[in-house]
Amino acid sequence: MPPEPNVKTSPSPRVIVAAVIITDGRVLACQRSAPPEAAGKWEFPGGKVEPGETEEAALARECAEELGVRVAVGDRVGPDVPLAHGRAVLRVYAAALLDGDVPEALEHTSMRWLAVDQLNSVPWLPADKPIVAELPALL
Ligand SMILES: Nc1nc2c([nH]c(=O)n2[C@H]2C[C@H](O)[C@@H](COP(=O)(O)OP(=O)(O)OP(=O)(O)O)O2)c(=O)[nH]1
Repeated sequence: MPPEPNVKTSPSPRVIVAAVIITDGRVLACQRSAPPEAAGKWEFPGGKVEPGETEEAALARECAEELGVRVAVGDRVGPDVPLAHGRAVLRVYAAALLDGDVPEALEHTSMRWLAVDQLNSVPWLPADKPIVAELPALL
C-alpha cells in the first residue's frame, strides 16, 4: 500500500556499532583523530554498519580495520544512544580479543587501557557517557 498522503515518514536511523573490549579488568579507549570537532575525544572502536551487513560483522570489520585484531562479539552494553538528532544510533557490544591478538592504533591518535578508577580520566564523546556508566559493573 502506498503511504498515506501527509504522513511524514522518517528514515530508520543509521546504526553505529562500537566495541567494549575488556582485558585483565581494563577497557580499551581510543582517541579520535577526526573530524576536527571530535578529534582528541575518546570513544570505543567501531563505525557505521554498511547496508546489508549484520551489526556483528560490522563490529568485527571495524575492529580489524582500526585495531588490526579479530574479536568475538558478545552481549550488548548500555542503551541505544541517539546521535545526530536521531538520524543515527550508537549501539555498543562487548567484544573479546581472539587469542594472541593485540590492538594497535591504526586509525586513532592513541589508545589506552583504562582501569575502573581511570574511566573518567579521558574526555569521552558525549554519547559514550551512558555506556561508560555501565562499565564499573563489567570491570
Ligand atoms: N566508533 C565510534 N563512533 C562513535 C562513538 N561515539 C560516538 O558518538 N560516535 C560517533 C562519531 C561519529 O560521528 C560516528 C561514527 O563514525 P565513524 O567515522 O567512526 O564511522 P566509520 O568508521 O564507519 O567512518 P567512515 O567510513 O564514514 O569514515 O559515531 C564511539 O564510541 N565509537
